[in-house]
Amino acid sequence: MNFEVTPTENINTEITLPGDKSISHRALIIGSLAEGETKIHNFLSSEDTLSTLNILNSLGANIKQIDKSEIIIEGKGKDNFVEPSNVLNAKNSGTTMRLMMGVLSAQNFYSVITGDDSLRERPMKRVIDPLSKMGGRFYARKNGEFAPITILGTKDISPIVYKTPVASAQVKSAILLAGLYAKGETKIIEPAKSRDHTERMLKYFGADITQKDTTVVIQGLTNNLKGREFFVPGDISSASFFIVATLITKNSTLLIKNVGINPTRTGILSVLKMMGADIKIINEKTLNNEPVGDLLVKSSSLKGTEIKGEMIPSIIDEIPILAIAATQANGKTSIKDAKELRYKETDRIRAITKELNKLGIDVLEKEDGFDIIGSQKIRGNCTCESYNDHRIAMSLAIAGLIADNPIEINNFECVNISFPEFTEIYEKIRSK
Ligand SMILES: O=C(O)C1=C[C@@H](OP(=O)(O)O)[C@@H](O)[C@H](O)C1
Ligand SMILES: C=C(OP(=O)(O)O)C(=O)O
Repeated sequence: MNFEVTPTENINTEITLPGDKSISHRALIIGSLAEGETKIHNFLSSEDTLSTLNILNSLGANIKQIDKSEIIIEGKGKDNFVEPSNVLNAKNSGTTMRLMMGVLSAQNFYSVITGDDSLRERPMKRVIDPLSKMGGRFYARKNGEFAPITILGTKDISPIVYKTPVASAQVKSAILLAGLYAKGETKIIEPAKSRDHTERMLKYFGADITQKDTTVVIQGLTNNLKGREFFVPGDISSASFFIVATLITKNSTLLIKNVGINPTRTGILSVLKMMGADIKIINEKTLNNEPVGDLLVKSSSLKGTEIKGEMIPSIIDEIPILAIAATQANGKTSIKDAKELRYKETDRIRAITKELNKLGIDVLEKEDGFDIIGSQKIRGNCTCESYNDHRIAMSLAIAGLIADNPIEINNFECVNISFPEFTEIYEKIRSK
């Protein structure tokens, strides 16, 4: 489906967003590993999270979707999964594949997991390496790198001490989930801190887990986690599209309610504030061990900045939309140390460079990022490629709000991967 976007005057409204994608995946997995009932409220029902739900049900979990955002899991405990009778399909979801590999490595059975054309080209050795050290056995394409992956799990998973070569929450979470089954203490040390939703949720469900700076330690469990009631905060990655839309349109004010503001995810707010953005967090509270707040955003005049090093993991999914903000900032914005962007649903460095160039913006591609010269006009009057990547598609739709001419974006249905309500909310903010 092609999506045509036309410019808008200003934004003045209030929105609430569907649940956070990372947290929704984890609530399904950890709720299925627990014993007893888990109720999930404000669950994100999107293609990625439904891949996790379907895989868990193929392993014998009892997950029921009551309506779009309400889930009930009759948890049977971590030792009651059954061998799946078919290949498991994570489709487009890296989180599903990598986290489930952690769980599957600790089961006494055979499983095969695959994904769509994009996921079958994304690196998996980073998960296979530590899980193999723990005793799981894996066979994967191209010398053990790519899915489909065959997993010969074991009940004799060993604890490890592991320094991850990249700051990846998916790698860390896979090891933690396997570590739940190990006899003894598993320790993970990251080069920079990645999102810590797995740690927070495991603790909330009763695991013995501690974190300090970039180190996490989990004790293998002899008993089971206990089912809980869980409210998923609104997704800050989804919020960031509308935050940037508000900042770059004139005379705009937007209130976004109940957004997850976990410090490992608020890099986007810190960077935008560094660029001069008027963003306030109000009504802060903690819900099921995750911080939540409302965001009040106003039109702002932005200035260019440099983003690199330890900042990158906390902003990794927001770099495409940050690039749109950078086109309107005064001065140059440079993104460095972000080579990981090349291993997402598409090569996001290449996609941003090519599509912004097409819109008339000067972007210089680098191996690990890009430079954008600010204060540029977005020309429009072209068809942009989404690369079937939801974050590229939605970022281009926000660019279209301030373009001189309409923009078409192809295969726009890929937004269903993380944000099926995007188009509805996009129309709502324009129409007030
Ligand atoms: O753990 C998660 O939920 C995620 C971790 C990040 O990936 P990496 O672990 O590859 O950095 C992020 O890009 C992805 O959208 C979701
Ligand atoms: C990279 C992403 O997700 P995943 O790795 O789960 O496919 C994303 O949502 O931007």
